[in-house]
Amino acid sequence: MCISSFANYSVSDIRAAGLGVRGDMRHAMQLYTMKDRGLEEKILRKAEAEGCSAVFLTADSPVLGVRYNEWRNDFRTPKGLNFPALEWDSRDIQGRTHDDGFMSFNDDGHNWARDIPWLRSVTKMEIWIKGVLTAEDTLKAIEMGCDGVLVSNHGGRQLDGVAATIDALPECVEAAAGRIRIHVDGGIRSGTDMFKALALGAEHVWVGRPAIWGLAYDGEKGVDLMLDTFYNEFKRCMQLTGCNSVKDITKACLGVVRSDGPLARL
Ligand SMILES: Cc1cc2nc3c(=O)[nH]c(=O)nc-3n(C[C@H](O)[C@H](O)[C@H](O)COP(=O)(O)O)c2cc1C
Repeated sequence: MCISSFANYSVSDIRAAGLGVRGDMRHAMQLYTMKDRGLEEKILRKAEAEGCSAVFLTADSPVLGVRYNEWRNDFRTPKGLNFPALEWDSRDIQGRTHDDGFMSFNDDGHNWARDIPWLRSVTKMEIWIKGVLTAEDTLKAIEMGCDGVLVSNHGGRQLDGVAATIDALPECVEAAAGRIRIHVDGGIRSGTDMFKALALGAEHVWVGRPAIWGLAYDGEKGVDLMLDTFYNEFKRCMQLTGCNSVKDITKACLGVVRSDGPLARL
């Protein structure tokens, strides 16, 4: 599980809840490049001390996207909720728009050559780049000595019109050539979507909104239902494509689009 800097619970509460479900659960800490390096370092040190194994540096958000829906509705996180990692209480959150709040702490001058060595100097956690969509950035992450990249477009919430992650994934996998780990998120809505992402070379698939929808539907039970649904769909997809293990899931399981028309295999 990846813990957002905007999480409403502390890293220690989230770690404790996760470990209560599965003793070997691993957590990553999502991080923005912040103006206040002292606070950024504090977040990192806390995450490491709590046993998080990786930091996911979000690289696709020097600013927030143009979010007309949030602006029109004057979206604010509901009263009573805090952002403990950022050290904001409900009053701080209510007192300004989400956009203004974001701009108040986020450094819009992202610079891998400055930020990644700095991260290395303050943490022993793995360093992953979240928000990669191209071969060039995958190569840059290798050059900078990162441990992995998360092919992500922030759930399509940043720049309208960017590639779908399932389309960007193959060029990132090809550029990586096994030299860096590749995960993917964005638009994964079923076990069959998971299967396709693995077939295209992702080592691991993450989901964002499906967990929130499960939570809205029936709390913890709703999230369990979402996970069981994805698991069953994934398993059936493996069975129906003749895969006995996850290692058998390769590009050969997918359809091939030819110039004379698509050939559906899945
Ligand atoms: C309500 C919401 C809040 C999010 N907050 C963050 C965040 O604070 N940091 C971040 O890196 N990504 C954030 N994301 C993006 C997710 O981490 C993830 O990349 C995305 O949701 C994956 O797409 P999916 O929801 O289609 O599965 C957020 C997404 C949503 C829907």
